[in-house]
Amino acid sequence: MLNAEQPVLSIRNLSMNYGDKPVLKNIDMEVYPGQIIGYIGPNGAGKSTTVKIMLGLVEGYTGDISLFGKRISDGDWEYKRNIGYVPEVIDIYDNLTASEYLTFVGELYGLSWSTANMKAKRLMHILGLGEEVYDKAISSYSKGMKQKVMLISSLLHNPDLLFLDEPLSGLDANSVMIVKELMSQLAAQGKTIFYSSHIMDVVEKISNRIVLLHEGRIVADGTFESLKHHSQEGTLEQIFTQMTGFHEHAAIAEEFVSIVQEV
Ligand SMILES: Nc1ncnc2c1ncn2[C@@H]1O[C@H](COP(=O)(O)OP(=O)(O)OP(=O)(O)O)[C@@H](O)[C@H]1O
Repeated sequence: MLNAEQPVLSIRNLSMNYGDKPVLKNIDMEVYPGQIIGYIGPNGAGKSTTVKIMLGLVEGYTGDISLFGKRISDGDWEYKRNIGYVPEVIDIYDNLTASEYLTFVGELYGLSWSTANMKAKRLMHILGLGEEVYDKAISSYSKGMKQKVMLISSLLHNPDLLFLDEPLSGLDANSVMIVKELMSQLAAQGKTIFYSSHIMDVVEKISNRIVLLHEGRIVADGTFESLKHHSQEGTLEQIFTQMTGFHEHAAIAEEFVSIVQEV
């Protein structure tokens, strides 16, 4: 178990440009064990970029990032063994079966083939994907089934820090309930979950801390209750709209419909 007083993740003065375009502007954040961070913001705000930088998938940033107390720029990738990641866009070797894919990922993380296979099979079964599916090519899976495989692959090695980018996309209502509960139980055991989602009512319910990114800057950071207090708005959706200064939804929809009707 990690020390609850040491940040699992520390971001200082993080900035990132793509070409001339600034995407992240002086982000600061410390995240502690057991926190469920709902990392939200409008499309293009820079959420995925932040996550990819922390995973070492995007370079060229300025600032300091430490995971488990070690600066990631030091080039020691050992910290990745203790991380799980579900990307926003499912990027999976779908000519493999779930059995082949999950045992491959498990072995990459240092599990033996038989342990990975046993865990994967049981986790698949629990999420409603039985043995007949386990040995079928992932290309034949529905979107939600692929999402479940991704979730399992991110957790097989029992990581302390999980990055989930829109983890509920494609899942049915029952599966969403399971994943919400799963996240709460993992956090209760000291795991840290950093996740992005556009489903505001879920973020509102399960995050114990919400970080709102707008145009590359953090514009709100706190519990849902504290954000509500500061903004005097009711739901997270309303707080989001208020803090990102967006009021034109009706006018935009009206213009869109009128263009659609021009024939
Ligand atoms: N590889 C890239 N090259 C150039 N620009 C990029 C690249 N990746 C992202 N961007 C730009 O950086 C900005 C932030 O993108 P990012 O994917 O981080 O946003 P996001 O907050 O995750 O958005 P969404 O909610 O739509 O997933 C966008 O303007 C995007 O066009």
